[in-house]
Amino acid sequence: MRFENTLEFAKKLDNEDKLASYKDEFIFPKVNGKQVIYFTGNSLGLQPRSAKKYVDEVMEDWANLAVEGHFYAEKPWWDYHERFSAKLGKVVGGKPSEITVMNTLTVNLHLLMATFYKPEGKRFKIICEEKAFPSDQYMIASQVKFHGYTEKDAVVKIEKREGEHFFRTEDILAKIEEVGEECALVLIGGVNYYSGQVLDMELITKAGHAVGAKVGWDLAHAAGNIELKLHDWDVDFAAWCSYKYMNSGPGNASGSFINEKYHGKKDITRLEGWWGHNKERRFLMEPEFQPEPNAHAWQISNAPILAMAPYLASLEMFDEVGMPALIEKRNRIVAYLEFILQEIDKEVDASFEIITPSKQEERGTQLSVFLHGEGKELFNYLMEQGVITDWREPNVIRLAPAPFYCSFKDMYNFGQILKKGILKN
Ligand SMILES: Cc1ncc(COP(=O)(O)O)c(C=O)c1O
Ligand SMILES: Nc1ccccc1C(=O)C[C@H](N)C(=O)O
Repeated sequence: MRFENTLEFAKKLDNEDKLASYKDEFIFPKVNGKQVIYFTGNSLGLQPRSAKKYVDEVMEDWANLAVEGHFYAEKPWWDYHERFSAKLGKVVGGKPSEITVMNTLTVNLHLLMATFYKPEGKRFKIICEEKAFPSDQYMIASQVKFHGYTEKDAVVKIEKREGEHFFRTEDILAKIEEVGEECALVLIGGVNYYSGQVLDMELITKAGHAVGAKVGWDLAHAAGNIELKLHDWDVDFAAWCSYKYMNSGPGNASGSFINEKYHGKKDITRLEGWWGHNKERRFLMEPEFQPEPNAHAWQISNAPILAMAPYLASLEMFDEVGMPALIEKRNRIVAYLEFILQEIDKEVDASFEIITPSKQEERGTQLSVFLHGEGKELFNYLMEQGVITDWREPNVIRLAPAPFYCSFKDMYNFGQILKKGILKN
């Protein structure tokens, strides 16, 4: 489709957008009395209007039922976490039995590594990407040290080529092959937080398995953003936070995927607690742990119901709309944003460099823009004008038009504000 950089054209695209009405289902902050243009759904998604109702429901149950709420609330708390599995399974391509919601992202990855990172003899290395999100870097370094290795010996980082902005699949595969039988685990971000690049998770998972390693994915920037088929790709484990594209609220609970081939296996070890115990017998207070026959075996503590409530509210919306419709809109709105950036660049000669892959299958909702000539002043100007983006050193703004609540008109208006901001300097 040929795009136009006009308000009429943007409105036409909004009229054709089947998801347009969902914008009203979210609460927008305001700047100068006007709803912001929100590009940071890749950091913290907006609040769904329904979230408060779900939280209020728990508050009411707590007030009226107190301890009895565990079993007699309308949505009882003792198995509240199970409500997520089937619906989240559709979002990430896992069987319901492979999905559980618990803790937070870095914590879950640590817990999953307790199961899946078992260094032994020659096989002790973890392959990850260079400049991973800092929490992942700290986490992986601390894991190898925990097992008595040094970061230098045990962490292998896949590098981008000189002057390039994203990883080449062939380089990732070559590194896995090179590390070979020394590789215990491959653990990478499925969508890179900085560039927005989507990795070929199926191929990389296969390559990891071919050298005898386990393969896990940090899906912080992937869940609710791109199509995932964790089960079909035979991924061993994955975890994601829910506060980005999944709009569950700040610091909220993380989802985890654990491949069914590890369920109910005697030779699997994990860090355990009573919420992972056979649910029918959980309250019999028996001395010996009997794991749930599914991913819930990895649960440890009783679930934080108040935190989970807004996640459930948001998940219901994902279920109503479905990932295919979100992805269809995402592709169109990201392409339109890319077009607007290119048009403005031409008009004002700004030299933006989009450091996100241009191929649709290699990117999701995020476009990262390297501002060669411009800098922090432009970012600040955008914020003052109600365009919420984020800044990543040294000179990158990230723009993620979440398909649930961003409109084509937002993209057009953003272009006009951007142009003014550049001409002002
Ligand atoms: C790729 C990635 N990993 C880990 C994190 C940290 O997650 P948390 O603070 O929820 O553990 C984030 C975002 O904060 C992220 O983008
Ligand atoms: N959880 C946060 C708390 C405070 C500030 C940012 C975050 C983010 O999520 C950042 C995000 N992971 C990123 O890709 O930059």
